[in-house]
Amino acid sequence: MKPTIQFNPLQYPIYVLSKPVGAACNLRCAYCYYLDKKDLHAKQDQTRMTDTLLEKFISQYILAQPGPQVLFTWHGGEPLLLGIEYFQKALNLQKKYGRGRQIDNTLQTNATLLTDEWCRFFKANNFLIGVSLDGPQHCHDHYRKNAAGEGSFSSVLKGIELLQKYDVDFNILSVVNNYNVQFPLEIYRFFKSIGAQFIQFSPVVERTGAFTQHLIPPSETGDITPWSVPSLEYGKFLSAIFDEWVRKDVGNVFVTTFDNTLAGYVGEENATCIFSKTCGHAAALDFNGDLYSCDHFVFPQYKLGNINQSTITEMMLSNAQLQFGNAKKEHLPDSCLQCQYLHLCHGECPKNRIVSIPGEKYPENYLCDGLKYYFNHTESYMKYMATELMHDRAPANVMTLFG
Ligand SMILES: C[S@@+](CC[C@H](N)C(=O)[O-])C[C@H]1O[C@@H](n2cnc3c(N)ncnc32)[C@H](O)[C@@H]1O
Ligand code: SF4
Ligand code: SF4
Ligand code: SF4
Repeated sequence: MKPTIQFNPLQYPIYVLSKPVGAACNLRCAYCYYLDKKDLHAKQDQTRMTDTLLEKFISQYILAQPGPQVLFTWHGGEPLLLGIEYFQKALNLQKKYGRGRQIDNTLQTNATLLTDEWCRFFKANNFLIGVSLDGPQHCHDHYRKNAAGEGSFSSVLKGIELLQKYDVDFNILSVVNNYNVQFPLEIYRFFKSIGAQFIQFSPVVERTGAFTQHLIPPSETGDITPWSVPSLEYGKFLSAIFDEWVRKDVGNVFVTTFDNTLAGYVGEENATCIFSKTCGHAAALDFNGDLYSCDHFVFPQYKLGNINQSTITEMMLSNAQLQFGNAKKEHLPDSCLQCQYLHLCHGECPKNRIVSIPGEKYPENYLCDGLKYYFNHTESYMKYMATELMHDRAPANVMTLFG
């Protein structure tokens, strides 16, 4: 009998996205899935992880790692609101509890608050910075505004220039929504023009409940927000960028989705959760010590516990988290089980499985039409690159096909 593949947390490092600033932010991006989360703590107006809790988190997190490497990811809300001293404190604690392990830090930011001082600090401490940027000005400012309704584009670009001035490593995280999805090549060429080499696209798929403006978990019924990306358009967006990338940029520009698809063709375990068979090894830690199954499942019913009462290891190895991780594989609708791209897609992210079909036990993925379009569009070139890789040759050889 073929063994079934189950999520085994011991195969992965335990990974926690930490949000010591909670949902606090200087911007008000219309599509943000995290701003809502301030209402989980309606009675608290200060959302900042205390020094005691920070120490508890850092010591527990280092202890939870099975190997010698530890990756801290600082997220939010906007983590730069905490100030440099806060992160200096975190680095001191990492040294105190690290006991010779290799500790790396990444930080995800809207980049509007970057200064010379921040960049010197990041360079000196080898941080990798994720910058949120949705394209050129008209794309970015469409949804990424401050509370006064002003776009954030020019301050983000100043932030990127500072990162470059101090030679800080950065990548781009770009949300794909109903507006910027119309401009794939303009966006891709813009990213290249500012020297971005590592680009991740993140599609917006969110719903609000019938009686609330708040975002709801996939298990509930609600209306798709107007800023969510239409499924097929998302597939066309990725495909248009792929067409330029495969002709000109393989080996120079790295687009996470393309890397993931290629990994699927060569049979590698996917590094990105959304395209792997199971998930559940990346949890989210709120400022008050509450740990949730995933950053996109910060809802009361997905709370695993609190680091004041249980350890990160206990919570990540709990039945609740194992079931969460395995559900990605066990709750696939028939359409996925019969799909020729299952080995590349694995039903994508459970957060997006929200389309109920009469007679189907499990809902289908909202992005499915777009994903199928993209997998079909890229198939022949991906197979060519996979063959090159399997013969120890460079996938970039694919560009010779175009003369
Ligand atoms: C919640 S933010 C926190 C970090 C920081 N404030 C920033 O904007 O980079 C993390 C990432 O999620 C992205 N994001 C926000 N809302 C999203 C949504 N509804 N769907 C997909 N990505 C989203 C943001 O653009 C950002 O890249
Ligand atoms: S900057 Fe980040 S946390 Fe703030 S509103 Fe925008 S996406 Fe959300
Ligand atoms: S629910 Fe989605 S984002 Fe969360 S861990 Fe699973 S695949 Fe990743
Ligand atoms: S492309 Fe669609 S049907 Fe195929 S595995 Fe992905 S979500 Fe399922």
